[in-house]
Amino acid sequence: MGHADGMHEVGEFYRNGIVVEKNIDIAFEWYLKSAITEQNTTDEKAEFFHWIPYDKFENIEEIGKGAFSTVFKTNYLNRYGSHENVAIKIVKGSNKNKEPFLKEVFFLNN
Ligand SMILES: Nc1ncnc2c1ncn2[C@@H]1O[C@H](COP(=O)(O)OP(=O)(O)OP(=O)(O)O)[C@@H](O)[C@H]1O
Repeated sequence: MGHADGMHEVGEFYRNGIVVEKNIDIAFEWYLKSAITEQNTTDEKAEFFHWIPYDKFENIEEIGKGAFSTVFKTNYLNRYGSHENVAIKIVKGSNKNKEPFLKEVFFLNN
């Protein structure tokens, strides 16, 4: 298990209240640490959070708004050097409160 895996695992423990007391903010901090650690490795894992520098997104255009978020389309230069059209979703208030952000991430992944 690499460092990023371990950090991701600690995040899972805090999100689910396994061994430690459930704490979404601390879970988020561990997911963030794992994403930053993993960014320059070739060890990309589907279930992970990834850190993507803002300059990898070109031509960002707003395409929709919901009650809880704003959605943009962008051309993303991925770590393999290919361009992909992707959607970016900015969840309102997620700078302050991590819970809605993590809920949305796990909802979109399931
Ligand atoms: N992957 C996507 N590709 C294209 N457009 C999208 C995508 N995701 C969302 N949109 C657009 O953005 C709008 C807002 O997204 P969404 O409905 O998910 O927002 P929300 O605030 O999370 O939810 P809601 O207001 O429905 O509770 C959608 O109505 C749709 O037009």
